[in-house]
This record gives sequence, structure tokens and C-alpha cells, in this order.
Amino acid sequence: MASQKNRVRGEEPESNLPPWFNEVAGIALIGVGLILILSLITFTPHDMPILGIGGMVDNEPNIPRENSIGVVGALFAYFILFIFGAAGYLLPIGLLWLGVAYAFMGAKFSKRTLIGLVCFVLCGSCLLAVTELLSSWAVANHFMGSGGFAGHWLGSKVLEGLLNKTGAVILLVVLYLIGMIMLTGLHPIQFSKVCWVKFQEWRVKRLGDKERIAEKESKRAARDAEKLARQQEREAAKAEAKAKADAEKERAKEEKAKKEDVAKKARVEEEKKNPQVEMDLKEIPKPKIVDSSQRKKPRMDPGSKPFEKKKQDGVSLSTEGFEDYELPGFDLLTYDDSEPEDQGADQGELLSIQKTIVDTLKAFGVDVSAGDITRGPTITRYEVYPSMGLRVSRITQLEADIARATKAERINILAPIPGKDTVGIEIANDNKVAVPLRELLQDEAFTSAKKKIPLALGKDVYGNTVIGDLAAMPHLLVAGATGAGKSVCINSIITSILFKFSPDELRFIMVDPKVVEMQVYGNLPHLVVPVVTDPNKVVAALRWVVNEMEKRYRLFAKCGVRNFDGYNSRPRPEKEEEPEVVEPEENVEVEEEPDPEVIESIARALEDGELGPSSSADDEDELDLDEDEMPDRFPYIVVIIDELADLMQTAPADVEMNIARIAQKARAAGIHLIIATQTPRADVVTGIIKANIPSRIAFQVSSALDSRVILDTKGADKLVGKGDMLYLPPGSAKLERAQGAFVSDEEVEAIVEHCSNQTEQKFEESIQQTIEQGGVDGGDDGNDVSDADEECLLKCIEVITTEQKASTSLLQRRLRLGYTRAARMMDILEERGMIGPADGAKARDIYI
Ligand SMILES: Nc1ncnc2c1ncn2[C@@H]1O[C@H](COP(=O)(O)OP(=O)(O)OP(=O)(O)O)[C@@H](O)[C@H]1O
Repeated sequence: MASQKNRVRGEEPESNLPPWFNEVAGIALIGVGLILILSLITFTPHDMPILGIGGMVDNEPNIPRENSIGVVGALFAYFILFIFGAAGYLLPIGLLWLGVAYAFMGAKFSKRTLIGLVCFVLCGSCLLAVTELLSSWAVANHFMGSGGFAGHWLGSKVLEGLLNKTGAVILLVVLYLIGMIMLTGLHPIQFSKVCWVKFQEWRVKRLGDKERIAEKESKRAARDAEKLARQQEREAAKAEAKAKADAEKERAKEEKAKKEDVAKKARVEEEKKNPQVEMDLKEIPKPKIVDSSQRKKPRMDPGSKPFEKKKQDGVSLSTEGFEDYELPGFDLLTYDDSEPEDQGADQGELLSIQKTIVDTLKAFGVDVSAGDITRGPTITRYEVYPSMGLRVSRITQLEADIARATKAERINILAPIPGKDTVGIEIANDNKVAVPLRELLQDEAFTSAKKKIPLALGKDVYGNTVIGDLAAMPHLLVAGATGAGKSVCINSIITSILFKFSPDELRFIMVDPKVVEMQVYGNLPHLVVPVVTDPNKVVAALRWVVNEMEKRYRLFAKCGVRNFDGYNSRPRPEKEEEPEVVEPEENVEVEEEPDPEVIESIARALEDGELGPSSSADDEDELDLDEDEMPDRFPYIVVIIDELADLMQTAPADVEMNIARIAQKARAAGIHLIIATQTPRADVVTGIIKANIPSRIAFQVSSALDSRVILDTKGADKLVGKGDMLYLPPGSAKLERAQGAFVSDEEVEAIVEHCSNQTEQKFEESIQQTIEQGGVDGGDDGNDVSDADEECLLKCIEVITTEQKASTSLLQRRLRLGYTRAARMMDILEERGMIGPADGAKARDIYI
């Protein structure tokens, strides 16, 4: 029944084949199809010469075969192509189709498909032969025609002979299509229909998509429009609220104004009733123009002097011959009577510059009001009042713009001026007015007894004299670029001292590695030793100063006094018996209270024995001296070093160490240091030196970095040179800008001549000898120490200062020195007073 039904539906009757047969047959067909198709694709006639067929005998054979399936593949391919021609390629295609259909699509194995396959290939071959398509392929591959053997005989000979070409082609196309339908089961017309339907479906779907997209777009646009409308609504509401608030404010303002009006009217009424009028407070004082640049005419009374010599005897250094010494008078200083080039300030010009400054600042949104204008000898200071809430740093930021607007070469901004509520803009004057030393020496501040060692330094922008006191400083560092006014400053300092002190009251040790700078002072009777010009002898001179300082301290301790002034004014036994003559001595009245800190440190030093080795026989002798034999007074000692850099190159560690020792403790011993350098580098003005010299004078330098080395702040780079200076007074963080005092070389020469004409120079022979030898007290002389030793010493000092311990074994260990060398280094350090003597197992003291 079932087979009958199948036949009715045109289907194949069910075969008796087992169910796995189709799958096995399918996979086998796929395998065969693949082998054949690879054989055919990679077929070349050169793989087949052995057969001697196909006219390929004269060709070079391929050894090995190029066919991917080898000899068998080449053979199969040749025979298929020989029989079916190019239509032979249809055979593996048909086999693959069948394999796939059987294995994966559940098709059943039937004779129809086999017949279809044969028909499909055979008709293809005949069609190619009749139509002579691909004939070039046949020639290239040495086949008899593109339809092969079968196509040639069956197609060209039989069918074409019977039906002619047209009839044969029609018949063959029909048979070919039938064969294809039988093989594949596909019906071309139905297939086309299905394709058409699918294409229509796809088009409809695409259109639908487009519509959906358009719909989405329109929805989004609607949403955006809604959002915009909502936002507009919100903004309108906000604007309305703001308008309401503004109106409210306006109303409040009006009400307030009305109230104020009423209050004002009431006040006016009140004032009418009560005639006492209240003055308005002026927030900004009326700007003033002060011209302090002009010179004061000095007193010209002949023979007048700033100081008269006091009679003293018995000072420690040689004093004989200085009894009748006369201090120099003002006549030695010349006064230039001629009209100065600068005739004072042109007020109109000053006001116009100030207006430019204020306008420039306003143009950058910095609101300031004009303040005082002060014209000093070198610069003019324009003060401005910043408006409330304005940061002064904003004015500083506009420095370059102000300089451009005022066409100034260099400007300096003080924001704020120390101790004032204004900001100062300093601009250099076109014409500078020199400040003659004579003018400063005649000032009360110089002659005042409050200053023990007054130094005439210069005049500030307000025209006030800047007079320092070396005793209070107690040491001074003067630095600046070459040609900025350092030497003139040192000259005015020395000259100021010469006007007050005779050689028995004050002595100089001058160190001048440049040789020429202090040559003029060579004949000065105040010199302890001739000007030291050899850098190698400087260390010895400094060591002598250290020893002198320590000697003085030991004598202070013996007398029970704490410092230099205490010693010089101590009560002498023999004088107590004499009737006291009370002299109106200014100094006594204003004797400064000794600094408690200094007293404390000296007391501590004395207790600790820190004041250096007291082993020398001389020192022991000093302590054994009777009161009669002790020096009655000590003179001040001022050590002036011109050009520290040269010394720091020769023996940096020794120079630095000795300067530091003097600077730390010499103040109470009446010993003061003045150090000058034109090389303000950190390796010259070292941290140790700076820490011990708090008073500084900076002249113009080339960079803010140099300024920082001298003053720990910038500013010296903004100076204009030729005596324009910044002075950092002792115990103050406030820098004072001033024009340095000017003393000419001729004036200096005249003063030195005045001093030297009165008396012979009395150098301290013993000291001179020691310095000439380059050592002290016959100890190790520096010349025995080679350069290599000096280098090694530096390393030793570094180790000792970092470890805070001084021992031979430490140096041996840390510097890998032999015992002898390490011990020698320790000896040298001890001799140089950097470490204390060995004391059994006790650690040595470190004085560095
Ligand atoms: N206080 C001053 N008033 C007026 N002019 C000065 C003043 N100081 C210096 N000058 C001028 O500057 C010139 C150079 O000064 P000075 O010789 O003191 O410079 P310096 O810094 O010592 O230079 P160097 O280091 O090369 O010796 C002087 O010749 C003088 O014309």
C-alpha cells in the first residue's frame, strides 16, 4: 500500500538498504568528490608524459608530480578530462552534491540521481563539443576537444550529424536541465519563484525597518521639542522670579534711600541746631613729594673733628709713640662746592611718572591710589596704596609692565615697604647724586657715643644717614659685582674708623690677596702687621687672631670680667686710692649692657675649656701675670679681608674654620671681621661663614641667585650700581636701600698721610715673624703640610663633623688610612685648634 502511495505521489519506493547506508555513502561520495576536484584543479599535462598520450612526449615531465593527489590523482584527472573534456569538472561537483544530500539532508539513495548525474555530465560534455566553447582550453591541455572523447563522438559526430547544430543544442540543453533536476531534485522554475518570493519578503522587511526608523526619529524629535519647551518654561519662570527679586531689591533700595534721606535731613536739622561739625576721616593721607637727594652743605669750620683723642696708657700691643697722636679732622675731606649736575626734583615729571604707574596698574585691573614720592640720591620711590582686598603680589607681578610704561632701566618693587602700608616702586634717577663721606661724618648719628665703632655707610632714600656700629654688628660681609662700589665702601668704613680711633685704641689686620686694593693703607700706624697679601700667610694671620682672642678670654677670666668693655673699664687697685676724677665720659653713660647670651656662651666656654688649648708655656705665663704686668687696656682689632674668594681657593677649610671661630666668639674680645668679596658664590660665602656674619652689605650683583647667597633674599640684582646698596643691619630682617658714602682715593691718601706722618709704624715683631713663618707659636707650620695632606685634612674634617667624634681609629676606618697617616692628621688638626688634645680614653673635644 505504502509503495503504491509513494508511486502515486511520484516518490521513489522505499529501498531495503540499512539506515546507516545513506550516511556512509554520503561521506564516501564527499571524499571521492574532494579527491577528484583537487585532482582536476591541480591537473597539468606535464604530470602525464609516461603514457605517451595526449601529445606530451616531448615535454619535460614533472618530477615529482605537481598534482596534489599524486600519480593517481593525475591519472584520474586525465581520464575524466579525456572522456568528458571540461565537463569532467561537473562530475566531482555532482558527487559532492550527492554526498552532502545523502549525509546531511536525509536524501535517499536512488537510481534517479545516478542517471541524473550521468545525464548532467554527458550532456554538458556534448554541449561543449557542439558549441565549441572552451576550445582554447582543450588545445592548451592537448585534448581532442573541450567536450572530450564522449562529447566529440556523441555530440559532434552523432547528434550534430542527425539534428544539425541547432537541433543538437536544443536537445542537449533540455537533457542537461532534466539531468540537473534529476540529480539535485531542484526545479529551476520553482527555484526562481522561491527566490522571487524571498526577494519580495526582504524588500517589505526593509521598508518596514525604514518606517520604524522614521517613527523613532519623529518620536525623538517630539521628545526634544518637549524638553526644549520645558526648559524655556523654566527659564521664563526664573526670569520672572529674578525680575520680581530685582523689583523687590529696587523697592528695598528706594526705601533705604528714603530712610537715609530722612536720617540725613534729621542730621542736617540736628547740625543746624548743634553747630559742632564732625570731620570726615581721610582714608588716604595727601601724597607728599619729598626730595632728599640734595647734598647738605657741611660745616666748614677749620680744624673741626668728629672725635678728640682720649688719653690712655698701657694697652697690650705696642703703644709707645702714640701718646701725642692727633685724630684726623674734616679738613682732610674735600668738599665739592660746585653746583651739582642734578638740580633737584622736577615735581611735574615725578607726578607724571606716578600717574603713569597708577594708570598702568589700573589698566591691568589693579586699583591703587597714589601715595608719597620720595626722591633719594640714586632712586625715587613712588608709593601707592592698594585698594581694599587687593593682593600686593598682583602689583609685583606687573613689574615688567610698569618698567615698560615708565621706560625705566631697572625697577624694584617693595610689596609692601617694610613697616608701611604702601607698596613702593623704586625707579633709578637719571642723575645720581653722590653722598660725600664728610656729610655723614658730620651727622649726629656718627658722632653719637651710642655707637662704639661707628661706620659711615651711606644715605637712604628718605635722606637719613645710614650709620652702622661695627661693635654691634659684630662682623660684616660686603659683597657685590666688580665695579659696583665695594672698594669705595671699604674705604669709607676704614676712613670712618680712622676718624675715631688712634692706633692704641684700634688695630687693623688687613688681608689683600689682590695686592693693589689696600696698598694705600701700607703706611698706616694702626696696622698690627704689614698688609698681608700672600694667601698662604693668611691662615697664619687668622690663627694669630684666634690665639689673641683666646688669650684675651683667659685674661678676662683671670680678672673676673666677662668682656672687652668689662676688662678695659675694670677697677684698677692703684687707681682706687687716687681721688676719683669723674670725667664726663660719654661712653660710660651709654655703656651698652653686655649681651646676656654672649656672657652665657663665654662662661660656658670658659667652664668647658673650649677656649682652645692652653698648653703653651706663654699662655701659662699670662695666667701667672700680676695685675701690674697685665695690659691695662686692649685695643679693638678689626680684621679686613678684601676678596675672600682668593683665600677660599688656597686653603678653604682652614680659612673657613678660622673665620668661623673668630666670628663665633670674637665679639666679646673686641675683635671684629669685615669680609669683602666680588664672587658671591655658595662655595666662597659658605653656610658656616654666613651663619656667623649676620650683618651684610650687598652691592649690585648679576643674578637673584647671587643676591640670595649674600642676603638670603633677592633684591641686590635690582640695584643700579655705583654705590647703590642694600644693608642688612644686625638683628634685623629689614633690608635698607641706600646710596653708599663716597670717599675719593685722594681723600683716603690724605687721611693715611695724616696718620702716618705723626708716628712710625710699630709692627708686632713676634707676630710678624710668626706670620712670615706661616705658623703660630712655633707649632706645626702650615708649609709642612703638602697639598695632598690638605686634601686629606678636608676629608678628615668632614668625617669628624659628621660623626661628631675625633679619633685616629675612626679616620683609619672611614678613610682607609694607615695608622701613621691618620695620627699625623689628628696632630695637624689639634695644632690648628680644630680638635682638643688627647686625654687618655676620653673622647677629644671638637672645636669645628
Ligand atoms: N658710593 C659711591 N658713590 C658714587 N660713586 C661710586 C660709589 N661707589 C662706587 N662708585 C663709582 O663706581 C666705581 C667703581 O667702584 P669700586 O672701585 O668701589 O668698585 P668695586 O666693586 O670695588 O670693583 P672691584 O671689585 O673691581 O674693585 C668708582 O670708581 C666710582 O666711580
